[in-house]
Amino acid sequence: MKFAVVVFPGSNCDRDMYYAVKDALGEEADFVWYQDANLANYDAILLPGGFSYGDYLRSGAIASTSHIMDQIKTEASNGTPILGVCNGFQVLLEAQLLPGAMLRNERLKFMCHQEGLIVQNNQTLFTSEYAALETITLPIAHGEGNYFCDDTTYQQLQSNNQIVFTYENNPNGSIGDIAGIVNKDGNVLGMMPHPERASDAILGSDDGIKLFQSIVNNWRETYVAGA
Ligand SMILES: NC(=O)CC[C@H](N)C(=O)O
Repeated sequence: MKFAVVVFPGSNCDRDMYYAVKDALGEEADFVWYQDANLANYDAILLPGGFSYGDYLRSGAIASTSHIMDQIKTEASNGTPILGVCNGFQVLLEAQLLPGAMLRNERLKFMCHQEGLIVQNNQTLFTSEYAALETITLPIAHGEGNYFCDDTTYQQLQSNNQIVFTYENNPNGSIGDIAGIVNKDGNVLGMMPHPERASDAILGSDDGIKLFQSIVNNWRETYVAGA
């Protein structure tokens, strides 16, 4: 399996993403600079965390206008798995690949700590390695993680089972304690917690590696005969 780790000016979790899939899982991976857009030959696309364009205007707003997003939108419509973590999630929201928006944390402070999450949907290609309603621990590190959407959208997220992760103890004011959502087709996941920073127990938690393993398992079951 071959992952593309997209790098924007200001991304700072790209190497953690690369470590999770290349070093921890032994899969192929490339860093793809946002200007060198050729994503057609990748089996999954990862949008890492960071401070793209310095978070000017809104986190992810400027990166979402990059030309590479045209290809990412094409890949999303083709069903390619796309994972946006933290700033990557903000980019996906700003690009309208996922519904809703991110507001400043309700306490207006940057929050950086381990957070308990509940796996609300373990039926996605990103979460098949988790048990239903499993409680996991992943780090968060963000200033604009307060997920917002209107009532109609929230009801659709609930009825379509698009809410994948919720916080055990909501740190930022997100509607419905939302920590991560998928698109209706289930191939685009955005989440604020960092699974790539929990790919090895020495980091304080290895609960995140199961997310990347789920992506790999789905690819093998789909494309590798007899997998
Ligand atoms: N770790 C991150 O990706 C941070 C995202 C964004 N810069 C924020 O502070 O909300």
